[in-house]
Amino acid sequence: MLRAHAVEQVRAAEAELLARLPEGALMQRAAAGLAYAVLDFLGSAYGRRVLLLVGSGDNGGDALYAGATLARRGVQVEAWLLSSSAHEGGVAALRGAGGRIGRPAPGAFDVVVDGIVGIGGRPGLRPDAVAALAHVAGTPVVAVDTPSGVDVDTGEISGPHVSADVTVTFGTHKVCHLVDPAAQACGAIHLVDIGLTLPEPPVEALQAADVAALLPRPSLDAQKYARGVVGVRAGSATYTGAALLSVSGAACGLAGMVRYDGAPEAAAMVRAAHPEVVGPGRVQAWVVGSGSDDGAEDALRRSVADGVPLVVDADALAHAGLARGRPAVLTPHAGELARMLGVERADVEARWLDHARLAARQYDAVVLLKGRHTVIARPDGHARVTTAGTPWLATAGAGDVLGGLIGALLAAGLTPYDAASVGSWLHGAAATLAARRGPIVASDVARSLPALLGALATP
Ligand SMILES: NC(=O)C1=CN([C@@H]2O[C@H](COP(=O)(O)OP(=O)(O)OC[C@H]3O[C@@H](n4cnc5c(N)ncnc54)[C@H](O)[C@@H]3O)[C@@H](O)[C@H]2O)[C@@H](O)CC1
Ligand SMILES: Nc1ncnc2c1ncn2[C@@H]1O[C@H](COP(=O)(O)OP(=O)(O)O)[C@@H](O)[C@H]1O
Ligand SMILES: [K+]
Repeated sequence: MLRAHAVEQVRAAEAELLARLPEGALMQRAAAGLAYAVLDFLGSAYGRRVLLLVGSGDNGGDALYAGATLARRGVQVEAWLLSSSAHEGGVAALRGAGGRIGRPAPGAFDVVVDGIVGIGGRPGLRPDAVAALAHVAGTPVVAVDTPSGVDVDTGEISGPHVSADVTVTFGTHKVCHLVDPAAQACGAIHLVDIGLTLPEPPVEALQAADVAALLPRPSLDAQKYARGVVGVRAGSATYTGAALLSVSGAACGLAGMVRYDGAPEAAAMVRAAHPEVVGPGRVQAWVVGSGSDDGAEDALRRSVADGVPLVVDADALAHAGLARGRPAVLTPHAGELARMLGVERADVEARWLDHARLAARQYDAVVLLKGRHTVIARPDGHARVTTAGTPWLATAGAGDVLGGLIGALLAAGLTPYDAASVGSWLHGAAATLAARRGPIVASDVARSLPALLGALATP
């Protein structure tokens, strides 16, 4: 599991470790990891030029000590101090190693190291930092701990900030490394272990091994009903495609049977494409709403009355109050969540985590907020972020496949939180797999699920 901790938790863990280590040892660990990550990025040392942008705190200290290591390897290192004070030991170390301090000399740099602020920074950048960044615009950036200017604990961005190619972070991930829009400003993330012992994190991200461990597998004496039956109430006479796509996600093989209950026109198409799908009856989970049109409310009422776990998607989200307090996964995109909460779409996109948590609390259900980094929130505030995926997945009908897939996982017995986060990871990974062959449409995602599941389920 990839864990993202809050600044306060990192500070407490750091204090505990600092008390047991010689003075400066922790910063040396961080700086060594940073220096090697920069060397990796450069590919060679001798004759390369690196500019350090240095703020007043320990983030700048990390950059300066790493700069000293790079200078000893033959890199030409210059440090531009952006505050009236800078980490004294770091400045002395860089000078001692032959680095230069002051405004940068003319000419291009191979890399800029952003040591302006880290976990101690307030969101936004001061004008001098903005001007310094403009001076080196176009040069690759390695950020120290976090891209300066982003809000570390929320992933929100409220002013100027650094956009990095690589972010080298220490001890654990922070929330801004996972949650958009800040996560987009991090580039590739490189974690350096500095030995911190940390508590449960507020945000986490499933990795392939976590998904494999949670994946339902048939027991030796498996029987189709015991594996779980998933029911789909999606599509309508107008939107037959949504029925097909939702069923294609549900028919991923993770549940023992798929039932379809919908308009006769859609049912005929479902039967033709998926002969194994049967008609209405008892289920262990319902998937409701994709392309349901004005039948969504009635479909959701009947599904709620069955008392089984639910996936509430698309048209049914307008009636999500009916599922309040039930074991359910609500699957809005930003526009749908905005309508559910009575706010603007731009508000949701500026504060993903906050809005997903708010909706989970308000609807007393798991809320899966779809986007580049999908956020899955529980009513108690715990959240997971899906980082598996590809921008090719932004294609019509992809959400219908996801709903069906989550329904199959619910029917197989996963909790709503696990079903939502495992389903979302599988959806992103299947899309990534399919996109290796070229651009994809939603049905390609469903088609590439068996190959993905085969690779995950095999020890
Ligand atoms: N906490 C830890 O576990 C560790 C921290 N280390 C480093 O220490 C950093 C945290 O250091 P600090 O607590 O000194 O804090 P920072 O260096 O992140 O920033 C705080 C300083 O920047 C100024 N500042 C705040 N917001 C600003 C803004 N928007 N623009 C310009 N200046 C601003 C403040 O006045 C303060 O002096 C971490 O990000 C990491 O790089 C590492 O050395 C190792 C371990
Ligand atoms: N830029 C992106 N990168 C990766 N995945 C994305 C991106 N944009 C959207 N997605 C994913 O694509 C899917 C789109 O679903 P949705 O918005 O419901 O579309 P539709 O209603 O057409 O099915 C979601 O799973 C979402 O997380
Ligand atoms: K930084």
